[in-house]
Amino acid sequence: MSDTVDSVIVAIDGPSGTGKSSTSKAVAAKLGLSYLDTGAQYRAITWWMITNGIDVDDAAAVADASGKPVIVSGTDPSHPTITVDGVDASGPIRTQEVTSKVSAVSAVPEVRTRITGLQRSIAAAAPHGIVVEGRDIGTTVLPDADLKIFLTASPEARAARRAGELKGADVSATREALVRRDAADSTRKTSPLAKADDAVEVDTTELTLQQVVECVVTLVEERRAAAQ
Ligand SMILES: Nc1ncnc2c1ncn2[C@@H]1O[C@H](COP(=O)(O)OP(=O)(O)OP(=O)(O)O)[C@@H](O)[C@H]1O
Ligand SMILES: Nc1ccn([C@H]2C[C@H](O)[C@@H](COP(=O)(O)O)O2)c(=O)n1
Repeated sequence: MSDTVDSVIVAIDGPSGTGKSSTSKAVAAKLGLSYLDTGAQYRAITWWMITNGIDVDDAAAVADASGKPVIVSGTDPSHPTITVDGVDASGPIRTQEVTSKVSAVSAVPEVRTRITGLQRSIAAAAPHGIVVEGRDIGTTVLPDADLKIFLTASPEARAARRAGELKGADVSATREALVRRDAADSTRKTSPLAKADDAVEVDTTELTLQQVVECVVTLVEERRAAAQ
């Protein structure tokens, strides 16, 4: 367990639409922990590249600019925030343009080094522990996390969930887009989307969000009890 009594670090990874954000926020709120959405940070740096006219397919240009934006993440699970150079970026980072370009930007090693450092310092500063969600948290960012979870779900279930959010979106086009993004995220050279060897895999296809949250909370409580 982390050095403070009862402090706990939880890493939640998995492909798009498996329920990482919803689960992580709810688990953090229930347990009084901080919460960090690392995908939002990669989206934020992607948005900055786009708004500053950087060609996201030019890895050298992205690498050169990667140290410039100031990205600040708020870690209250009931009100997570993200700013870039002091500007609220929570809306702009969810556009289709950012979603379609974030895999290219997040594959650049200099971007990952910068964002990984930010993530580690946020986790180290969390007063009661933190739930950190992403793609490489258990494998690379926080390899000593007290609990690692790898969420999965069928592409069909994930597409239906996403299409439900984006009212009127075509489910098969949504499925294709998320499978394409997972493939890019899983095959990049630097810290790809992967399950850590010691992660607990939870298939959420047939589970409600509440069931997934209960499952993770129980796992955290078991780890805490075992550490006492
Ligand atoms: N177990 C579940 N059953 C049904 N719907 C769910 C479940 N978990 C999450 N959802 C819904 O699926 C959608 C995607 O969930 P969420 O944003 O948490 O996934 P994610 O893994 O963080 O996705 P991404 O990596 O793309 O950010 C949301 O609308 C959420 O409410
Ligand atoms: N730890 C992480 C988190 C996210 N990314 C990249 C890859 C994703 O496609 C993108 C957006 O994430 P989302 O908001 O969909 O969770 O960010 C990553 O490389 N590593």
